[in-house]
Amino acid sequence: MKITNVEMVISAVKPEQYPAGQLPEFALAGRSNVGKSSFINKMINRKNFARTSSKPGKTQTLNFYRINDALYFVDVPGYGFAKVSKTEREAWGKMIETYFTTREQLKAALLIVDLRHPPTKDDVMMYEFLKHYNIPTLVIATKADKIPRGKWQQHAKVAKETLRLIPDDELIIFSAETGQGKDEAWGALQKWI
Ligand SMILES: Nc1nc2c(ncn2[C@@H]2O[C@H](COP(=O)(O)OP(=O)(O)OP(=O)(O)O)[C@@H](O)[C@H]2O)c(=O)[nH]1
Ligand SMILES: [Mg+2]
Repeated sequence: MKITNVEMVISAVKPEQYPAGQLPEFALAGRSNVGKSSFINKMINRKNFARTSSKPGKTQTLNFYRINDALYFVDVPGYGFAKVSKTEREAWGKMIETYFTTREQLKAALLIVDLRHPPTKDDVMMYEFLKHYNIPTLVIATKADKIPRGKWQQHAKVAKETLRLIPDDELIIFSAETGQGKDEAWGALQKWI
């Protein structure tokens, strides 16, 4: 996809703030610091458009990025960040649950996992949550640049097995560093755009 226009439309915490209109939406999900915002930046060829950080917990709200007036990427705060209070975790849960379970424009979730390690318990729970609500899911196994290419397929297999990936869902090996998997990811999104 040739990117001609990207716009940060709104940081939302509740449905009244979600953007109007019927453009398809793709929401990121994944552990804090796994590379969700970096995934968006690579997909749209921008360095730090979606703000990233080496410290977890950077993204705090639902950030709607409109791409080419054709779709939205919705950046979502990560889970599994130890340094948040119970109250904050509950607020996060409500915000995520409301968005994922009620948003009609949501076409698919992009579940970002770390290719280097098997998916965590939280990753498995997130995938089960998405499947419970029948939300089509594209798994992006990122940070591929951090392990040798020869290990990619074995790690991808472990990720699929750990998540118990259903045949309808695809897993793409990705790197926000090298751009590995970017064309494949755009290809996979085409069926909803
Ligand atoms: N080597 C490498 N580093 C990556 C990759 N993707 C992300 N990173 C690094 O991982 C760190 C976290 O990236 P973010 O994109 O901010 O992660 P996030 O999932 O948005 O984090 P939160 O907003 O805190 O939930 C940053 O230091 C990135 O540079 C990748 O594919 N390869
Ligand atoms: Mg982020």
